[in-house]
Amino acid sequence: MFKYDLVVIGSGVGGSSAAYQCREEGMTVAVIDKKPFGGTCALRGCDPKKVLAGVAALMDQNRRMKGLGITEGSRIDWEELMAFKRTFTDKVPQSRVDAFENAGIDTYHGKATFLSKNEVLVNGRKLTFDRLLIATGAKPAPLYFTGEEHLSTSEDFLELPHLPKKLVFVGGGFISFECAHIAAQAGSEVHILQGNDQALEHFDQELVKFLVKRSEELGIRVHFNAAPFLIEKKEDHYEVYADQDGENIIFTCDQVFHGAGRIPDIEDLDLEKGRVEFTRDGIAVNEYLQSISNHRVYAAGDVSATKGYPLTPVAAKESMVAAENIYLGDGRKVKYGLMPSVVFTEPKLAIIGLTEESAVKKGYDVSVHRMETKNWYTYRRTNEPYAMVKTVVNKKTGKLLGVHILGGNADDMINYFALIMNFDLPYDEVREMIFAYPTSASDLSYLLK
Ligand SMILES: Cc1cc2nc3c(=O)[nH]c(=O)nc-3n(C[C@H](O)[C@H](O)[C@H](O)COP(=O)(O)OP(=O)(O)OC[C@H]3O[C@@H](n4cnc5c(N)ncnc54)[C@H](O)[C@@H]3O)c2cc1C
Ligand SMILES: NC(=O)c1ccc[n+]([C@@H]2O[C@H](COP(=O)([O-])OP(=O)(O)OC[C@H]3O[C@@H](n4cnc5c(N)ncnc54)[C@H](O)[C@@H]3O)[C@@H](O)[C@H]2O)c1
Repeated sequence: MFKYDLVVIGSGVGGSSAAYQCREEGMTVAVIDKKPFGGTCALRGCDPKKVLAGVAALMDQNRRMKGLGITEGSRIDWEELMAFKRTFTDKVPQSRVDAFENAGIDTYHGKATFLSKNEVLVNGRKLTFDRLLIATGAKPAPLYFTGEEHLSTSEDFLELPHLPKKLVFVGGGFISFECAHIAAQAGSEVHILQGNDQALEHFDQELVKFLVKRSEELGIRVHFNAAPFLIEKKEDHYEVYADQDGENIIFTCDQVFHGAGRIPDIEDLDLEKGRVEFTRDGIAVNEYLQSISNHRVYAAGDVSATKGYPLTPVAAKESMVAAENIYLGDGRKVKYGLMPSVVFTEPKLAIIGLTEESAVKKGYDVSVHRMETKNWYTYRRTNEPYAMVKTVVNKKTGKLLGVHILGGNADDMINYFALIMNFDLPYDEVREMIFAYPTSASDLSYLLK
């Protein structure tokens, strides 16, 4: 009989923090994962992606500076880059297992399924629990067209031993844009098929248009209103058939990738047996991240149906709050605040808070400050063809409702705004601060209008 105070399903950021915290509080803990330990971010998402995107950004900068002090061209050596990426990922699974075991946490490698309200099965072994945390993350959404089994995933992209010459991405969101920029900088021909007329729909659409323009200049073809309905595997290539505004278009390519959204990974869990309710957004939880139907069960990260975005820092935060509620008893709610997010293309695209459209929909009277920054010193120095900042301001209070940034340093800049907005810092005082110069932060006083 294997009995634990807490069983955690999923060893990503959503599961790990809670496992350690509860163990530190003296609970007996087990962590189960069906894939190598470490989760999406460390093994198949953010971290390996940023290694590749970082090199792609360097290539872009190098090319932009040609004739401005850089003479020699350079190129991406895919095999070498992959070997570098593996120095970040290869050791993760064993080091995570070792760290859990050293902390006194049992690990089980296998698929977990519920047997009852307080039992799960893994590798034929029954584990009984007092509390259980579901942190099983997300997986590519089914697309329901013929030949979808031929779609490769972002995980496959980040493992490609050789870069195909011609790639097609289905969907025009985070995954497709980030991977497309990496592949294009490495010399591939890339097509993105976006089902409707809006790519990266949660971002400011004017900035998205500039990003699409830049993507096209880099050789990425973005096809709008193009919905694939068939993928055929031929001897040495794939054919992707799509409907674009009522016309059939065909793409011949070496590999087709899924970038059309991810859904909570709950299918394997047999949730009915655990009396755990769920919706298409994931495990149905209350404000304490506790299942609404089984009080022993909690959920955190991409799999939980909360207002938290499916992003790493959000999963980490939910995991910590779930842990406190598990060992202290219910009582803590997640303070999400405003969650920034970034598309790691070049230029990068960042958002925090509301777009103009969503602010108006919510009934705010807004003024929008639109600053084309490409001629500012910061961006001229790096010869950026597109750089822009838009701020959406509540006319009544003068407070920022949203900030949108396109530029090589958008990832860092958006975090300054996250601090200013989440802590409601007084703009006058921020404007008067002395920032080190010349740095991106020193532009803040001009952006906080
Ligand atoms: C390509 C890509 C790039 C990304 N880039 C970024 C980024 O730059 N910044 C950012 O903030 N976010 C990024 N994300 C999102 C981020 O990776 C996720 O939000 C985060 O990893 C979610 O963590 P999690 O712990 O909820 O789930 P995961 O890390 O996915 O962990 C879930 C684990 O549960 C396991 N599991 C599932 N079902 C079972 C079962 N039945 N039994 C046992 N184990 C099971 C899985 O194997 C998995 O290891 C990216 C995602 C992808 C796919
Ligand atoms: N930098 C980051 O933070 C980062 C990077 C990658 C992934 N992620 C996370 O992973 C999640 C999933 O990423 P994603 O890029 O797969 O999804 P996404 O939701 O960002 O984009 C999916 C896109 O595919 C389109 N689409 C859906 N079905 C389609 C179809 N059949 N044909 C053509 N287009 C279709 C949608 O309209 C949408 O534009 C993101 O929501 C994000 O949370 C984050």
